[in-house]
Amino acid sequence: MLIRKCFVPCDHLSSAQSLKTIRNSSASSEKRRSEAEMSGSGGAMRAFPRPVTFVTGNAKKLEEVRAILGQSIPFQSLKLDLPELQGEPEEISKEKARLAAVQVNGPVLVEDTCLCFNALNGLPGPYIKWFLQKTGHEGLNNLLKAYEDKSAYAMCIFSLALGPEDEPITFVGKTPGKIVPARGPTDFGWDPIFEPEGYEQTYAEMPKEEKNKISHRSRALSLVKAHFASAGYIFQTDGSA
Ligand SMILES: O=c1[nH]c(=O)c2ncn([C@@H]3O[C@H](COP(=O)(O)OP(=O)(O)OP(=O)(O)O)[C@@H](O)[C@H]3O)c2[nH]1
Ligand SMILES: [Mg+2]
Repeated sequence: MLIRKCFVPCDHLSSAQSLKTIRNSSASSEKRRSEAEMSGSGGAMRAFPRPVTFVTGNAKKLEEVRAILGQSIPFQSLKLDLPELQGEPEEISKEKARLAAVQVNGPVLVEDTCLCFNALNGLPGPYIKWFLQKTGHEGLNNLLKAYEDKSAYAMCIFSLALGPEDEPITFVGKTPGKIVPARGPTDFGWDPIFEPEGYEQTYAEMPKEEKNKISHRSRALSLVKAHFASAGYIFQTDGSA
């Protein structure tokens, strides 16, 4: 399959608006620190003729989002390979939501995942997809060979655009951990080389339900759920969503 790459220079991305930011850095008991935040325009109650569309080209993401959300938010999914943008993670995610909202012409949810090495000031970050494809698990470990600090964090940013004209709202979830030589099944990205803090297993070695309890994705989605619960959006569904 041809991988669509479209690099948009950072200055083509709209600059961040100074919007309300809510941080939810709930340090949990077992050293499983997470940091999550939500920023964007507040949601006045709105009604939509169809459910929100989660746009992704990644089947494993969709699987996890389905498992984590259950029936809590009515959504439909659309497999679209959106351009891989360049810039700061939150801006990339917002721009992706804008592009998706134009294509769908309705409310969309998109997601961007970063794997950030502390020794490299957050890189590969949003470029993890290309690093993984080009260097594999071993190459990613090698990137940290020169450093004692193997700590990293997985970060997931959901952006919700209620329509093509709406400023996207972002929801950020982080899970701290460290980079280790690959262990466990290799069916999802960099899961085999990420060992979350407080665990002796990599994401890949954990039962899916365990990963979904503590993952960057579930932490971001808990903010998405809280937003939907408080915003009171009304989505018409035909029951198939
Ligand atoms: O081991 C993993 N555990 C995860 O929990 C996870 N979530 C995403 N990824 C990978 O990290 C890159 C992100 O790039 P990404 O956010 O642009 O995703 P994508 O292009 O695959 O899908 P999308 O952009 O169409 O939604 C891609 O290589 C994804 O496969 C993960 N790997
Ligand atoms: Mg992508």
